[in-house]
Amino acid sequence: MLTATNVTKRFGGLVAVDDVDFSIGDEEIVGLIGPNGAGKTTLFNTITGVHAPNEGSITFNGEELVGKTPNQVAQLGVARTFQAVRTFNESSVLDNATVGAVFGNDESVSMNEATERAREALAFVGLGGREEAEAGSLTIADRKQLELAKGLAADPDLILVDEIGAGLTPAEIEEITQTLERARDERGVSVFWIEHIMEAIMSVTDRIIVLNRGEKIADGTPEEIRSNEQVTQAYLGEVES
Ligand SMILES: Nc1ncnc2c1ncn2[C@@H]1O[C@H](COP(=O)(O)OP(=O)(O)OP(=O)(O)O)[C@@H](O)[C@H]1O
Repeated sequence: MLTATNVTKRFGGLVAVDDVDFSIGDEEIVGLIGPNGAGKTTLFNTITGVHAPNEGSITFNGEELVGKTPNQVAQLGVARTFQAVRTFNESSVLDNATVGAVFGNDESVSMNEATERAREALAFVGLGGREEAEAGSLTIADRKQLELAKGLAADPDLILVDEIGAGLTPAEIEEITQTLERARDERGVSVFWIEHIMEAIMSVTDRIIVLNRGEKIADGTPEEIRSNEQVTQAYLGEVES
């Protein structure tokens, strides 16, 4: 579904993403981990058209994403949630989710259809019945579910999820994890998930990719990653520095 080949992104002299190759298959949940500053968010930005990579190619269902705008990438079926929750707090829950449905679909989607998709996505994440509430009145955990609903309302093939577990209780993280798992199982969505909370990511991913200082240092099952010495060293280095 998504194939990245030799992707490099530099900021001046800093190589934030260094010659990275990876792929994400249909209906796969793939984790993206690595110490602070490893290049994870930058890699998401190269996929979603925020930054053009200096080198490399990223194809999605056979189409080249490099050179496309964030809007075009979204319309091809790649949704995204952000580390900092980006809900419009004074708008209703339904309006927030509808924005996702409109932004992520081609222009032929009518307002009525977008609203219907938004309602359906809200019900899917457990926010059915809260459509008219102000988004700002929701708990942080519910606002994160709303972020997922916004993404899912676009009916994507792939959703990129950036540190959705931060600031949540273990029970809330478990609920978010279940939403992601159900998105894969019931909607056929692939998930590419940046997360620092290891327990969450180890419990649900099919595969984990590890970045360190821009380079991919491992790509394997949670068990393989857990016992990978290079990965342990990268995290120990972070603790020491
Ligand atoms: N727009 C930018 N301009 C210059 N440098 C940047 C820019 N964005 C990121 N960087 C640098 O690129 C490197 C990788 O940053 P990035 O945010 O991708 O890491 P990360 O793995 O997502 O980190 P974290 O886990 O802390 O969010 C860092 O050294 C960062 O300072």
